[in-house]
Amino acid sequence: MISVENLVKTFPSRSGNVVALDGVSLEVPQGTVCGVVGQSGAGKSTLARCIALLEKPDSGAIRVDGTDLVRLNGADLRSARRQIALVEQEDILFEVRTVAGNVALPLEVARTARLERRARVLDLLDLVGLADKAAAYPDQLSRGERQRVAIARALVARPSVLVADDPTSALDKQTTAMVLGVLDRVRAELGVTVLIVTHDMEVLRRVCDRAAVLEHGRIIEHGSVLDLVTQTESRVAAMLLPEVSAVTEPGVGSGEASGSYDRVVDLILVGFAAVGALLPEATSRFRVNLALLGGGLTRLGETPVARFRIGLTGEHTNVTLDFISQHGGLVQPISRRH
Ligand SMILES: Nc1ncnc2c1ncn2[C@@H]1O[C@H](COP(=O)(O)OP(=O)(O)OP(=O)(O)O)[C@@H](O)[C@H]1O
Repeated sequence: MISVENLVKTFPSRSGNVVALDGVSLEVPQGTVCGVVGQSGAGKSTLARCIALLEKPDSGAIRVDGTDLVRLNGADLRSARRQIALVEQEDILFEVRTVAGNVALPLEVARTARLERRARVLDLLDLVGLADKAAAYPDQLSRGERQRVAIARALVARPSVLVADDPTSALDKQTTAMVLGVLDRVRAELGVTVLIVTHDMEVLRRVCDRAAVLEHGRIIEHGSVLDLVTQTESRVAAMLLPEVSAVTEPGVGSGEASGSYDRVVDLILVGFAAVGALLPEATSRFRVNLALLGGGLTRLGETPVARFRIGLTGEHTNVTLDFISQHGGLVQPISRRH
């Protein structure tokens, strides 16, 4: 578990101090993945570097499994550093060492016995899908493979926290998917707590249980991704849910919100039951006609999530919408015909 409390970090500059983190508090429970998003300059990398103990905050606490790392010095600090691994955008591999040699490096530094070292390196290479590349050299690898070697190296000393600063920024879509697959396995198989700084919404969608939005050094939104997407005005919802106005079903809903329907609403549905069955059940139960005007489906982790704009006609449109709300759908009114 990572718990960040009221973290402040300023950098001196010619025009005065730059406040990179302005009282950041954040919790990432054990074994979960938290995505940190926000505009350029919001403070994301500074937060990642503070948690990875590469920057010392001016004030505040960073607790990992209960210990405040900000207060540590000397041997305690060195030992705490081994608990926290960092993967950056472009990781530097030692070109003269093989893939296995690169992954083994932290264990050599820690003087781990040769047999144990070998077993752990092979385990990690297996986890990142590169067991067959153990004897290859970094210049024989693709960018995505290099990034996976960096992840294996970061994890080989069994840290409890992995901090990844924009790990997919230099990668194409297919390679990103492979790296995300690896991060998913890291969470599932090693139980490591992961904090990922990212600009890529696919990272939030595919692997993050939680999200935090930073703006001008402050957290403006923070929580479980599935909770945030059902909150009105949520930035995370705006980033992750399908656009309602951009996608329209051909042949239906030509009069969108213009009076052709008794009610036009946006609906957010989370989970297999809601996405698959709630609308047909509600419309047949109350005998209303439903037209799909826009929106679509996405997947957050394993959970299907939909945002639809629908037009309803019939005598019982209000009761239908109440029924949908009571069964977990979030109803956001757009217009009402009167
Ligand atoms: N070492 C430093 N010295 C001076 N100012 C810094 C330093 N590191 C970061 N900053 C400043 O702190 C603020 C936050 O920077 P940071 O890199 O954390 O933002 P970010 O959200 O990661 O941005 P990006 O998405 O562009 O990487 C910015 O104003 C930046 O210029």
